[in-house]
Amino acid sequence: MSGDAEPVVRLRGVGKVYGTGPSAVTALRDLDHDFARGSFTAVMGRSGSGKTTLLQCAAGLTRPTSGSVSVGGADLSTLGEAELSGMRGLRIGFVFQAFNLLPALTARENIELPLRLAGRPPAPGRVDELVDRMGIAGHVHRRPHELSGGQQQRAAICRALVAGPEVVFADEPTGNLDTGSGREILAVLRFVVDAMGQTVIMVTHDPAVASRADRVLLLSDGRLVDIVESPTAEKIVTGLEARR
Ligand SMILES: Nc1ncnc2c1ncn2[C@@H]1O[C@H](COP(=O)(O)OP(=O)(O)OP(=O)(O)O)[C@@H](O)[C@H]1O
Repeated sequence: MSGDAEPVVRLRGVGKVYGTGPSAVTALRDLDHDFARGSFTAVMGRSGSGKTTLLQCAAGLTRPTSGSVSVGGADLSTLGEAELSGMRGLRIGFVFQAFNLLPALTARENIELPLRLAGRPPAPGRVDELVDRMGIAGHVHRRPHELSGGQQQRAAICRALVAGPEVVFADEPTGNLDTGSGREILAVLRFVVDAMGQTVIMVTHDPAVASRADRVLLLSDGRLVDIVESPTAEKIVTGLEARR
């Protein structure tokens, strides 16, 4: 990883306040960070520390109140709603705790959906190669309810990757899985970074899950208070406890 390469996601002075007046809540305060291409970052912090807000601002789902966010060199504040929505469809991939696959579609149709919605039919072989690499090639003709949680999440990861995005955001991707399936999904995300060169930014509550990332950002009260490099669960717990 080269230190001076252009970051995939750049946050500068990002602040977010929900509401106005006495009921206003400051969720993020003056946050700066560069997410390097091909890196795997976990975001941790106690409940209410701003993790989801950070993810949503970085992914263009919510506009920050102050500061700037750029993804793949594009300053999101300069984009209109339609451009932002197009960017989220193709240049940003999402993986959710609850998988969020459409129940009426097969796994393959779910995976192809972002491209079809954008009017870009999937390149021949692209989906086959992806589902093969993600280990669900034999299951893609099934609907989500006919798949295990781990298989559904693999399909969701394929859907996030199908358009070749700049970055994949994952919000508690193992939160609905048992420990074994969760471990497998983390191995898949590591593969996505190490073998496919993708960038993954993941929110989690679990130090064991976060320890699979290259680094962990610790948030407290909307501030980025520490970065744990080459994390172990122990180092993360120590960092979190130091901030209580
Ligand atoms: N839409 C909203 N309107 C008002 N306040 C909000 C909104 N979304 C979040 N907040 C507040 O902003 C702060 C940060 O919330 P956020 O969801 O980003 O934290 P989090 O670290 O992801 O929490 P958790 O771990 O519980 O999911 C909290 O005080 C929360 O109550």
